[in-house]
Amino acid sequence: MPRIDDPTHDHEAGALDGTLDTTRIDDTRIKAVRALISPAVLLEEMPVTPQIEAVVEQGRAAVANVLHGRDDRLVVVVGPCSIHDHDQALDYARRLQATAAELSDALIVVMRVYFEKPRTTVGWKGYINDPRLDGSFRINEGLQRARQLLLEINSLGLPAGTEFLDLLSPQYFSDLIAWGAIGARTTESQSHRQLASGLSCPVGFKNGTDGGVQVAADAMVSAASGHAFMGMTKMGVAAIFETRGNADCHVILRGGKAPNFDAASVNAACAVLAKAGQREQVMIDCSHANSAKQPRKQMEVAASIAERIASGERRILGVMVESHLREGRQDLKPGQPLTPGISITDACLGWDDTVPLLRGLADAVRKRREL
Ligand SMILES: O=C[C@H](O)[C@H](O)COP(=O)(O)O
Ligand SMILES: C=C(OP(=O)(O)O)C(=O)O
Repeated sequence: MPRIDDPTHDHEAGALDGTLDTTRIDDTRIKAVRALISPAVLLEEMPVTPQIEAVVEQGRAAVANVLHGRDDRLVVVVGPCSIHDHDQALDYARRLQATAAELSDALIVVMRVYFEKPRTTVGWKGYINDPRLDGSFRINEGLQRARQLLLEINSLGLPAGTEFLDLLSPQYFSDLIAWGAIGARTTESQSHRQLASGLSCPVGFKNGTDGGVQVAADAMVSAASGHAFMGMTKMGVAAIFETRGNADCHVILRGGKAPNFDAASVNAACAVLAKAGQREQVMIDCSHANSAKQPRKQMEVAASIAERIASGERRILGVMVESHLREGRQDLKPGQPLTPGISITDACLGWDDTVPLLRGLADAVRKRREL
């Protein structure tokens, strides 16, 4: 680490060099340290209202009721692969809220409001990390924008779901989340299992990127238990957290080397869960390796799931769909305008195809009731 008075040192705008180590042996690869807003400040500026509190609580309870066999509806987590624009996300949320209300006898609809993207190598890491999409990494602004959007989506009466990737960021918005996911790349991570053990919402663990379900079953066992670990309080202070354990967890089948949405894969996953002493139930992600990232294939996956549900299948507790205002994806290129309503991460199904997909799932649940 160059000393701070070293004329060759790269002084980033806003960098608080005084917080860096001044010896030569620590922080040798830290380029800058910038101030981070505390969760308490954000929560004071952007508080939850009693109406929003009720939406979050009811959303969490509805999903938990499905997990524990007290509700026969299907949980559907649907929405963009990632959020990159406030107004487009809200436009989507308004449409989804209307469809969710129409199908509420059969579906518990949770909007995918994903702010943090785990990348295979590198790439845009999401709306919190880089809200201006230009490499300026205004994380304080990203946290503020994320919280604002969640407040507005919940205000519509629509519960929100997200992937918990960063270990500190939940303090800024997890109060507004009705359902959470731990992604395929982090399901095996002890830190993420510990986090899930203390989250207030139900949590789905994706199978590993190789298709392995055992890691997700192990994650459920771990998250159900209490843990002690290091974290940050709402005041932004280092602390030791002791959790109670989360009994509202489940596995999400997202495919791996091959798809795993078919009946045989559900049987195999349930066998792994039973052996681990867990409830035999799964959510199925119609996207990712179950659709080979081809957005329209999600319709085939959902149709196959609907057929099985209509015939009496009860182990499929939920479905995930990646959907945006318009179909497909686009590359984020510096200086180039984006087309509104199209994903900048994975390709999504368009809204017009999403509505019949949701109606098909709702019909399947109704048919199952008639059996
Ligand atoms: O859902 C999103 C992606 O599949 C995941 O973040 C990996 O993305 P990448 O392979 O484009 O980096
Ligand atoms: C990153 C995601 O999924 P997975 O962890 O299954 O790749 C996602 O759902 O956005």
